[in-house]
Amino acid sequence: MSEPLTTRSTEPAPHRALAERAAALDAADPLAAVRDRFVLDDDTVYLDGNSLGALPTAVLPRLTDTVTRQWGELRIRSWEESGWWTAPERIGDRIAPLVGAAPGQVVVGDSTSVNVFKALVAAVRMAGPDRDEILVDAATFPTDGYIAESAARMTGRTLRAVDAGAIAAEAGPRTAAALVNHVDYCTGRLQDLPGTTAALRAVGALAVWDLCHSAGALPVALDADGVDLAVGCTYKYLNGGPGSPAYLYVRAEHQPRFDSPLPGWNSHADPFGMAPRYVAAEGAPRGRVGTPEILSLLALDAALDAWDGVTVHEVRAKSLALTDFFLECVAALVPAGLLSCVTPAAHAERGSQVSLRCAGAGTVMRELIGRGVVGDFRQPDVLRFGFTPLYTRHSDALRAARVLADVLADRAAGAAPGPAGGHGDRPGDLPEGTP
Ligand SMILES: Cc1ncc(COP(=O)(O)O)c(C=O)c1O
Ligand SMILES: Nc1c(O)cccc1C(=O)C[C@H](N)C(=O)O
Repeated sequence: MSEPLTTRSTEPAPHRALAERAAALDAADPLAAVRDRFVLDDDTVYLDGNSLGALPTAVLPRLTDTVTRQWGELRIRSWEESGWWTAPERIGDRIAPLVGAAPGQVVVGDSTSVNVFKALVAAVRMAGPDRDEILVDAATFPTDGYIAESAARMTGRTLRAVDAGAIAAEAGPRTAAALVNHVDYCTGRLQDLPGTTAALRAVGALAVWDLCHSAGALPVALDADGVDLAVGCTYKYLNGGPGSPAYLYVRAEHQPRFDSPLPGWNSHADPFGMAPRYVAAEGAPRGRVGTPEILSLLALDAALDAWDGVTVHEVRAKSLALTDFFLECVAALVPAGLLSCVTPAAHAERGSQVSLRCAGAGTVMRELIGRGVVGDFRQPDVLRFGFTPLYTRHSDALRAARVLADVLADRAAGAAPGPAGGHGDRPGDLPEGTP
């Protein structure tokens, strides 16, 4: 059962005050009703939307129609009659406002990893043969680093890992492109996208941004900030579902020179011409490769309905309020010295998660999950709590902090571990070697 969210008369004063604050903040929340657009239960505090967003209620009926009518009855006709063929660009145009892009620059398909490859190799090709180095964010999510290394080898460039905050200073006349994470997956640090992009462009290099942990959580202004290329996943803050396809942004002015390293038939100017020679399509479709993942794409399309009438600025305001409040609750309830926060305190440097370092973090997270608070664990010692403003409440933040305080108190008292689930990614796996 869920812990009561209202004040209990037996509670110590700090708990009561925080519960009253949480109730007042939730009552004043302009996004409160948006939670009803998701399938959630009040027994669980779900703080893992930065790994897999919750299921929007609009998805199941839409998928049912897609499967039973569009696929089951219309079959092959649906490529045209149900708009399947053009879904990657159409849904890209729905994501575009969330990342500050005008229509015609975002295409949806493939995984983020594959889009990182397309974007980075295309950026290096656009930069020209005289630029022999690629920069990559030193703390990058691993897949970007692996792909950057392969892209460098394939294109005959050198790969240099640099702290994301130092890329602006390190880029020079040799730099072809830099691949940077907008928000660090582990620490939740928000990088300076406008400043880094401007510095890269000033030296003639291209900026390639990974927006996985920022799109849908905070304002992104790709067009206004001069970003060259960007990629992002749709299963986190965009709630597209497990394995939902990623997106690729290619700035309009670069599209004619975008030379995809994966020129599949779907990005051909005349796909059904079946010509032996490749001629690239114009515009965003140039980023396509093979047959679109229609079921996942249309699940994502439905998921984006959750954004109707919501601005990303409201989302950002609530995200900061939630993370501030969670940090305040943790500071008030958890004895000093047990945790340290690796997420920046400054709003300008914070994404939509709070990462806390803690001894035995993997075991602590399993215990939290067993008690109904779902975050995740990241190596080597980080408890990660993601705040999704569309459905997370201040009362959830408070309950998570209370349960965290209880778990840490039980550990300090040497209490036996209670029931445990997984650690948020692979249920049942042991997240780390320590007991
Ligand atoms: C920043 C970042 N980039 C890339 C990925 C990988 O994306 P995909 O599994 O869609 O290739 C993730 C998450 O898995 C991520 O957090
Ligand atoms: N994509 C994931 C998956 O298929 C299973 C478990 C987790 C993920 C994730 O997205 C992890 C996420 N990128 C992270 O920031 O750690």
